Amino acid sequence: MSMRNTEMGIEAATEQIVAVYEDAGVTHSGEHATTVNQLTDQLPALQPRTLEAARTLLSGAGSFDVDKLAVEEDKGLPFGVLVAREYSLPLAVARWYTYDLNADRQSAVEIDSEYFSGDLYLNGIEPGDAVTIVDDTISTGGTMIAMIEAIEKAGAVVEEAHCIVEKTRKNGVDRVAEETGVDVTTSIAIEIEGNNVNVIDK
Ligand SMILES: O=P(O)(O)OC[C@H]1O[C@H](OP(=O)(O)OP(=O)(O)O)[C@H](O)[C@@H]1O
Repeated sequence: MSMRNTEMGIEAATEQIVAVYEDAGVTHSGEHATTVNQLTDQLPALQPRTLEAARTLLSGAGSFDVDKLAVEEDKGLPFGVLVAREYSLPLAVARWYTYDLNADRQSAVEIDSEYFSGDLYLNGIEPGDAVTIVDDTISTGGTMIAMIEAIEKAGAVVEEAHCIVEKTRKNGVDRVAEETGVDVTTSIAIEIEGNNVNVIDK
């Protein structure tokens, strides 16, 4: 049976996401250990209460007084969609592949993140746009730096950047601030230790 959502406060939203990470699994592949959970991997299936918690935390993180919202595929995209709907903002998406149709208008940059290295292609940002970036997670900060570079390369300005979760070991928030001058907000901090996910008090 489906039920319509009601508003959730920041505290309840934080508790919901913390509970997700306390239940999260950890998977190891090669040199990497990563958490697998309902928020970022839909495993188990993303529950409406978690989606609403994510929306609450992201949309409460800034003013969103900008021209456009930008998000990188694919884990941040469901949350970007909700925030774009909430603030009635056009949504630009950065992808790992190019569309030949408007290659002259896309902004291509190199990306080096915790799990992916290659190129990132951003469409839909025009010179002069004021932009807010949203994503699910920040770890090394590589994705956020690539997003900021792509937006600036398109002649636009990054006003705000918000992630729901920060993986603290790689100090991504500090790295982004040092390399770009953009302060990324986060609502929950986690650390992966062995087969556990530890939630850290912020
Ligand atoms: O700070 P970073 O080291 O860049 O890590 C953060 C990125 O990692 C996750 O994406 P992932 O690579 O797992 O997949 P996605 O890009 O498809 O969402 C997450 O969605 C961020 O985009």
